[in-house]
Amino acid sequence: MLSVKNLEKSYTTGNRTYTVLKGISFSVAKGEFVAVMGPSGSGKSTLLNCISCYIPFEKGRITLGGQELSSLTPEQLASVRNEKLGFVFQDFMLLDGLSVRENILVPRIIRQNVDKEGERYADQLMELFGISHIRNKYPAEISGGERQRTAVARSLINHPLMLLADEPTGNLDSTSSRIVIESFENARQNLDATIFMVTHDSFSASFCDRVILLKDGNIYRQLEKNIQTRSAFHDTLLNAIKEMSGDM
Ligand SMILES: Nc1ncnc2c1ncn2[C@@H]1O[C@H](COP(=O)(O)OP(=O)(O)OP(=O)(O)O)[C@@H](O)[C@H]1O
Repeated sequence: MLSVKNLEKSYTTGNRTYTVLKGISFSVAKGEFVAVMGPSGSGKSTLLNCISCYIPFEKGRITLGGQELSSLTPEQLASVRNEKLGFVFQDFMLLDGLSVRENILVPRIIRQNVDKEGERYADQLMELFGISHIRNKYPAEISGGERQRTAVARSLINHPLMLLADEPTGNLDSTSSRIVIESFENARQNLDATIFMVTHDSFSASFCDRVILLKDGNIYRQLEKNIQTRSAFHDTLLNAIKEMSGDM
């Protein structure tokens, strides 16, 4: 589904160039739920922005659904972003003047394909994420967790190859965070969704199949949940994060 090989990305500020991603390689399989964690400045957002086709990179290869991103024109990259990726952001990015149901249908409206199938799928997604009862409410009238579940439904409406989530629980309390993360799990189990999430929150990451720990632009470790329970995986993650920060 997603393959990242020897990815390098630098920024130039004034006459100084510094490398933020130093040759990163990993892959994400269809139906996997993967998180990236790491200290502030380790390059998590930069990595997500490269995969999202928002920023160019100098070296390496990103292949999404068999298509290599570095060979695409800016127009082609824009269509990968619109057609193959679904996005969930920390601050929800819902349109205030539209209802929950209308917000979910926005990506369809943009592509001018609001048909019966799209409307049925919006209803199915609202059912799946437990937000059918607020379908006619506006963002100002619903909770943070409900807003984020609306955003998750919106990100899936065009059947993307992959969901990219940037700190999706960053603005939520622990109860709402859990409900949002459970909606990702739900999407994976019921819709075979593939999810790649950047997070600071080890509790949210403990629901994932795999966690990539990034340190100073390199992959420090990749941790697989395998048969561990969620809480045992949470402990494993906390220990690895401690070790990475040099606390052990
Ligand atoms: N557009 C930019 N121009 C120059 N430097 C940048 C730019 N964007 C990010 N950086 C620098 O690159 C490094 C990595 O930033 P990045 O935002 O990817 O880290 P992060 O792991 O997501 O951090 P955080 O957890 O704080 O969001 C940081 O030192 C940051 O200051």
